[in-house]
Amino acid sequence: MKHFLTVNDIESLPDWVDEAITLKQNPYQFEDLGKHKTVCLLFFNNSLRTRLSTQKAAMNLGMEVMIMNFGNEGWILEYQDGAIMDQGTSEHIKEAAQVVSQYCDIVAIRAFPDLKDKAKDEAEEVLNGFAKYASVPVVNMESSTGHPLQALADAITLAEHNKKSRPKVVLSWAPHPKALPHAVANSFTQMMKLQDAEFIITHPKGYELNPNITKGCQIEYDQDKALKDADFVYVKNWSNYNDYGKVLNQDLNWTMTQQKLGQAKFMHCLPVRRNVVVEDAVLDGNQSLVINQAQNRTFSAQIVLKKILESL
Ligand SMILES: NCCC[C@H](NC(=O)CCC(=O)O)C(=O)O
Ligand SMILES: NC(=O)OP(=O)(O)O
Repeated sequence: MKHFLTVNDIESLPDWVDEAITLKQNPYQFEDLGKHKTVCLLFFNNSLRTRLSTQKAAMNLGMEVMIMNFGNEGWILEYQDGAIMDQGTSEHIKEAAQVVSQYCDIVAIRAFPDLKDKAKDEAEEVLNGFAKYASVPVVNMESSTGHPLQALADAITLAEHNKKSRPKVVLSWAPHPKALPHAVANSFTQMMKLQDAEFIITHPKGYELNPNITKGCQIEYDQDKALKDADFVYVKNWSNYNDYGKVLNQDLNWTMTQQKLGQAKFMHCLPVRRNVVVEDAVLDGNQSLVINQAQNRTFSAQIVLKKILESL
């Protein structure tokens, strides 16, 4: 595997999930695989789980880890080909990506969208810029449009907690005070399309995700109907996709409550706004899988790094 950029780079979801669950029993089984290999984690945005779980995954494989917070430490990069760099950008992605490649064997990138210009965000200039110009494999640690490491951790969590041959899984939009990316919802949807499950997306009218991603998925605007007899409820806010990046709805009737959840298991990628996205009773109750999801971030990253190391 050259790069891990999207859910489509998961060669076999069931095999990778099985392998991750096995690895979890014995995380140091491949501690020699990463000897004298270095992963460089570049953050253009904040992180708690992705930063620590990817570092932990690399350490479990015996790798060295270098971390840089580009947002406030690195030079401001230029991505445009042929740019006359007489403004605010100090270094072109062409040099930056090649230079980073001199110091590591794998580079992992976190780069959120600006949520102002859809075409620019969908071009994924940071992630794709590194993929184009780096001479080492690139891993997506949440880009403008996708968070495949999260989706793989979610698939592991579903497999560990599912008791049915065809569970009902609902992706339910929730209110949020800030404009948030579509990445988590996109990758979760792409991952669910690879599962044998009844998958339903529920959100207010007008909050449709990218139709290329939800193509073939069932969309139900009535949240109560969507939630009926659900086995797993994945809650996530995203900003408006049609009126791109706008917060047009903060209706707290969409907040997940214990009553609405019923008997279902609750999932969220974290960080989560308590009593806006979901009420305390759900997060503090025993149907919540959010900490299990966070734990599985280590094993999703470990599977991805292992696959890449084996292909070097
Ligand atoms: N990596 C997991 C989620 C990251 C981001 N959430 C956030 O920015 C929440 C920030 C806040 O609640 O202030 C998102 O939705 O894509
Ligand atoms: N779920 C997740 O990616 O969390 P962080 O943004 O804290 O890394």
